[in-house]
Amino acid sequence: MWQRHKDIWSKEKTCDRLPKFLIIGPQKTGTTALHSFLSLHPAISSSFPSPISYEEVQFFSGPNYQRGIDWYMDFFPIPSNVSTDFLFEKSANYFDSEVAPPRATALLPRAKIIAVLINPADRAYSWYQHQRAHQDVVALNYSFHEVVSARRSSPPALQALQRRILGPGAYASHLDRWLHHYQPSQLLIVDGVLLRSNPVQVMNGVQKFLGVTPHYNYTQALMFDETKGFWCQRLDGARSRCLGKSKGRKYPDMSAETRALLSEHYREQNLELLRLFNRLGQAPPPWLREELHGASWS
Ligand SMILES: Nc1ncnc2c1ncn2[C@@H]1O[C@H](COP(=O)(O)OS(=O)(=O)O)[C@@H](OP(=O)(O)O)[C@H]1O
Repeated sequence: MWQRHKDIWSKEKTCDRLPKFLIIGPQKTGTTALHSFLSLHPAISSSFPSPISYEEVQFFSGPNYQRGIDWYMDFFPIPSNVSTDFLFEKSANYFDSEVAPPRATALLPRAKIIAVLINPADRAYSWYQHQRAHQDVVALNYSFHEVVSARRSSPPALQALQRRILGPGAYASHLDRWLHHYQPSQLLIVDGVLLRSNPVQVMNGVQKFLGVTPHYNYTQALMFDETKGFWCQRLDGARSRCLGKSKGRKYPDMSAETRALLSEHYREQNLELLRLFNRLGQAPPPWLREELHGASWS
């Protein structure tokens, strides 16, 4: 912990209400599904939902940081057993934040960090659809292709939206920043595509990474909901509880032309990401290998 934190830390204060792990994002990769599946685990408890920022605490990444550690700890329940209970929070904008990694490691040096990645082109498209659903005027006025192909001569608002859409997809750069502050063994990169198609397999891997006991049987806890088209929590009988309408939206496929443009845009970053998986000794997700099919990356 930073000396500055230690100096203002009272003797009666407890660290028990601090998270053991963080889901850092990025946005639109499946972080809410991961959050909700983890919350089913008997030994894992999430932060309380924040009423001001789509339920996320967003402490390390922005102005909430100035509210202090007590404000942050109040978001967490008092664990029933400090050594076995796992508190966590997910704030999907930690991923691409410059300030979140140094701040997080200062307070939570032993925390585990989970990032969820899908193809950055799909992430960008999902985020664009999200902005449209939230009545973002620029996203409503321009097609996805127009946004991602905007140039320096384009209206500033369009360029600003383009930066917000494309920026988080520079996965390798953002992960490098986290790895500057956390050991590789503290970081788990979840394949968001696998999380969507086979959440049981992913949740088994996540439990192993966290070292949480007892092992929770997600085969029984989850079921595929044909109407929703996604995996959901299994309730009594054949009923299920799925994520809300804003998760798993229906929208047209991305055009081949836009996908090609984004493939080119993210090529260097994706190559770096492949090297990063190599360095970490982790298998890259199939979508990354397909994206870079034929590329020389060693
Ligand atoms: N089980 C399940 N149920 C619903 N949705 C699922 C699930 N697994 C993965 N996904 C994908 O999650 C995408 C939303 O990602 P996030 O939760 O990270 O979005 S957010 O940043 O918190 O808004 C969401 O993106 P869209 O399909 O674009 O809506 C889903 O594709």
